[in-house]
Amino acid sequence: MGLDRSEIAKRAAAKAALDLVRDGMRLGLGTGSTAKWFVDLLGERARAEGLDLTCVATSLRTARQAESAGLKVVTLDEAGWLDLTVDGADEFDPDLNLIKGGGGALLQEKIVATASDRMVVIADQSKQVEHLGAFPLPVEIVTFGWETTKAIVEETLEDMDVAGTLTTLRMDGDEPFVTDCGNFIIDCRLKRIGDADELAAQLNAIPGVVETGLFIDICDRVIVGYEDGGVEVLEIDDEEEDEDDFV
Ligand SMILES: O=C(CO)[C@H](O)[C@H](O)COP(=O)(O)O
Repeated sequence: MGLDRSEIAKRAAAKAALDLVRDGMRLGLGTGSTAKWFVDLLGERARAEGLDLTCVATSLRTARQAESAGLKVVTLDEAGWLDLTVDGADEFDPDLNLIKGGGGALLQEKIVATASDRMVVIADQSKQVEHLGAFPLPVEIVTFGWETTKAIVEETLEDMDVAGTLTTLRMDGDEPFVTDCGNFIIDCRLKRIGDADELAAQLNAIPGVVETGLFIDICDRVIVGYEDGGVEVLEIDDEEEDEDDFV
């Protein structure tokens, strides 16, 4: 059976990201349906070309998938620092700021992306937005006192005039969804996010909040996949950026 159109777009973006991989690299592997394509294609290429790659996964799910694809998976502490992380996103704006965490892996995704020379996002066109905020913002919180933390998050959103309709605890069937790090996630339906930096700072300052799904100034490049199999590469013009860093 052929791929549906959105899978064609995701696969196209993942395949284009593969061109950035070189023998000997230490790679961060994202989580989600688009990152899954990258891991599969990476495994195939590593096998075909006998590449020596060291991978750090952003979730248990991805670690299992990468191992089944024959890739060497180590912990971030074993790898130390990464050359490149390739991950998906729920939204990206013209400044390549992101909302991530729809798949529940935002904390490890942010740690891994931050420990990388480069973070490249692969996404289909539906993730491209003018302003972040249509996708509910995931906020990872510790389980202790979670209802109190959720209430303070809601107050903070009200104070910043970004509160939308609902803030909900993410569920997994009848139970709260628990992240790989043992935390809960609340999904915040917001009005349009104006100052993403300030919002992230205010939320991160709340005791009990571990991390938000706002990825500000972390992503270096977005590869957008289209349903006809084409791709577009988006980058921020940055004179400080060394053009030779990317191939
Ligand atoms: O942030 C993520 C997981 O925590 C994913 O990258 C994001 O949800 C996009 O997933 P998909 O590629 O399935 O649309």
